[in-house]
Amino acid sequence: MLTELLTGWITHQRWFAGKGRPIDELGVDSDVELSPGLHHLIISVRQGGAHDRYQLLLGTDGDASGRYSHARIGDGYYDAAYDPDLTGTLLAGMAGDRDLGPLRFRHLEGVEIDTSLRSLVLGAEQSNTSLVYGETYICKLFRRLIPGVNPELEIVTALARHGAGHIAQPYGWIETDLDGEPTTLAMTQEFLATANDGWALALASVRDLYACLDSSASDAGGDFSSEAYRLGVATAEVHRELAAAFPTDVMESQEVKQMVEDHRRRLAGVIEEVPQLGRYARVAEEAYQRVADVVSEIPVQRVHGDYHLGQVMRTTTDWVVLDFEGEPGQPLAERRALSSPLRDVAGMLRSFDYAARHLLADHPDADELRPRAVEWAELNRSSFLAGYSAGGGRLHAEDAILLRALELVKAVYEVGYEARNRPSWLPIPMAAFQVER
Ligand SMILES: Nc1ncnc2c1ncn2[C@@H]1O[C@H](COP(=O)(O)OP(=O)(O)O)[C@@H](O)[C@H]1O
Ligand SMILES: O=P(O)(O)O[C@H]1O[C@H](CO)[C@@H](O[C@H]2O[C@H](CO)[C@@H](O)[C@H](O)[C@H]2O)[C@H](O)[C@H]1O
Repeated sequence: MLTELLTGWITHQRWFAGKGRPIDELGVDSDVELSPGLHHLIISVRQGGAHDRYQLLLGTDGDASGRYSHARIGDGYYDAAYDPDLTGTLLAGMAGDRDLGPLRFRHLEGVEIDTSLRSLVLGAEQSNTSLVYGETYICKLFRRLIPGVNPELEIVTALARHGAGHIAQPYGWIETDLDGEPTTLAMTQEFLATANDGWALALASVRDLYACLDSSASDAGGDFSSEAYRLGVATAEVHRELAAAFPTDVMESQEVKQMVEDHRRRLAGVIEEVPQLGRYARVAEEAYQRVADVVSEIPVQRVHGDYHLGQVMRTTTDWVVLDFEGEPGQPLAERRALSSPLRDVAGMLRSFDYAARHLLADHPDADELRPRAVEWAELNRSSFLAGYSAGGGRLHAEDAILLRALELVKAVYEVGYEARNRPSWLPIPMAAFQVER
């Protein structure tokens, strides 16, 4: 039976959020035939008290060709995201603004979609599945479904309508109603075929830095600072465009204090999960308290929310920002809430620290390398800030207090993230509490 096959298969999928917990019940909530041999399924998975929904493109003629053994579910069923003979239906649906049962396929006004392109699944992702069509489009299938419009779609379409730069052009999306709310199932954007992601570029520079250890060169590392500066400028421009496309507000003193309380609570939560963070709690608490004491109001707006070097790509001409989805794991309302753009600035500053330190953990020459790593991070952090300011980003003297606190807020989040996902990387965010700033 299909539900039994899916129960065995889903637990092995990278994007399945309930790994390690037994599945009490798996049911098919919706089954829409998109084209012969291709069904769109929404699956409900119940584990303990948790109820999650996922979407799946189900190929039903797998045994006929035998070509999809790597995507096999069983009994001729397979994950049709891997079948380029079938996925053209998604592009055609968006191009034609089709309605298929409860599914709505839509495209952005004024764009043309080439429906002849064939897809390949992109290998790199954790939580979604992306299909790259030719070298032209990337269609991101959101696997775990959260009722509501995906913030990435909401932001990128609004920015595109404002003619904003630094984004990958959106083309279309697929949606349905879940719990009575229009809910994004997939979105298609321009694929930046020749771009490199910021994390890979920064690491190449850091590797040069480490290679310098044997040489007498004093100018440690490949120079990334002009890129960091340009990224700062681009970030300020994206913030300005977000402020123009969405409402803005000012957080008053009472709300600032409330925000500080929320951060304290999150800190306590992460300490429960990762007790060794407790040793540094005072550092974070003092930084948070200074905000409560000194900062009387904070301009707020829509922001990226999970900004780091892996979310930006360098094309031949400029930096492009991806994945405006906010912090994974947070409820949608929180991910869409207005906050200080300095939150993104803090995220990117942390990311320079990550890039500089990520090879130190098991390195035999870590002690010798550490000062160079710190120097690399400091140079790029200050270049990024200089670019942000030159690009019109607000960085007044008193903002330093908020920025310092927001960096530690991010580091606290990272401690929880690394403890859960990459325990060997835990020393990286831990180091953030040992640096005087
Ligand atoms: N528009 C795009 N053009 C080229 N590559 C992209 C594009 N969007 C995403 N990617 C690639 O896919 C990777 C993961 O994308 P992302 O949206 O961050 O997925 P996830 O949230 O699952 O990590 C990125 O680091 C980038 O390498
Ligand atoms: O890109 P995602 O939305 O999946 O973000 C999550 O994973 C990131 C790890 O890939 C994590 O980022 C942390 O590691 C990065 C290096 O791999 C580093 O550049 C970031 O500064 C650091 O926060 C991100 O926090 C998490 O939400």
